[in-house]
Amino acid sequence: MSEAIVKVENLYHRYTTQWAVQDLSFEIRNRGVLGLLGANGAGKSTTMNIMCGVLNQTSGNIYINGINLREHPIEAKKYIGFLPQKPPLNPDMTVDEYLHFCAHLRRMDGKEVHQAVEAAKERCGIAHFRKRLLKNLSGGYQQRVGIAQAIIHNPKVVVFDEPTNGLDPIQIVEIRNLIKEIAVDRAVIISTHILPEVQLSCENIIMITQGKCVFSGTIEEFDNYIEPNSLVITLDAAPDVNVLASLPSIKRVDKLTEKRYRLFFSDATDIADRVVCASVEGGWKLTEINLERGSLDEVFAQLSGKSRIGKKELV
Ligand SMILES: Nc1ncnc2c1ncn2[C@@H]1O[C@H](COP(=O)(O)OP(=O)(O)OP(=O)(O)O)[C@@H](O)[C@H]1O
Repeated sequence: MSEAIVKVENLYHRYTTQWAVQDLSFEIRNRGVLGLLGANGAGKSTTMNIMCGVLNQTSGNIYINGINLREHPIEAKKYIGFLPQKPPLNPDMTVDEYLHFCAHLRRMDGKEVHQAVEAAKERCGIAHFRKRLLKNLSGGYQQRVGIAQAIIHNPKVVVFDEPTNGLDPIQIVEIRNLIKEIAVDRAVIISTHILPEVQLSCENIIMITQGKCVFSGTIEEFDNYIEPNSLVITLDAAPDVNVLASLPSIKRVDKLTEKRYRLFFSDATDIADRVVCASVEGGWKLTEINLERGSLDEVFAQLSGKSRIGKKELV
């Protein structure tokens, strides 16, 4: 497995008396999108600000490309780009002026700046607005400029704090697609409190609640975290329960009523079709079939320590 580009080790942060982050540890590998998921106040921005060297942690270590961020901040920050929750845009600068300014802040070599600005503008679809004042751009395009400044120095990892917050639905889709493109050849971490956002954008998730990690894994693992996938069926001429239990990939059958069953399965591929076919062949007179699975909402509610949201019925 490749080396972690970011390593967060036993991170703690306290604001005066309140702990915002407690014993957080995770690693980010070379490419793809990692979602940092949590409710408002969970500690996402604090974690991201520390990871990007904007805030000093109370204790714990952050390594960027193997470099200890606190001990060697200038060296470590070369490898990381950051778009904070409130994009640091100067409204009275043009796109070109602002990106040149950011490139110089990143201490880029003067000879490289022009090409870097052109490449970032091209990548973020803002080249045609190069002379436009930032205050005259729409929210979606301002966000693109914020993303351009975050990638201007070609960092290995880019951190976006709630990147689609406050955008309209079309802008959200555009920014989401842009982030996915950026993640093709680098690691990206986004924070969000919106569950569908992680489903649509991320391959891996870390969920934090009150500053503590409560889940770390792939989106599929997250989606299936609470319950195995299941299917509820009603059969007017039901066979013996053992017949249902012997269907391929069925792990367990719960008899709900005389005619209603919940089938727990290990392989979701064509499961509804397979059960329908078995019913037709067996003459079981299927009158209801509902595919069920643990939704992200359920996982979120349970892991957040809130009451469970009702099971979501699909199909
Ligand atoms: N500068 C600060 N001083 C004191 N407390 C703070 C400060 N910044 C954040 N906090 C508190 O620390 C906790 C974590 O805040 P943080 O902003 O990291 O959460 P978040 O998950 O990013 O939330 P949101 O989605 O609302 O931005 C919250 O309880 C917040 O009120």
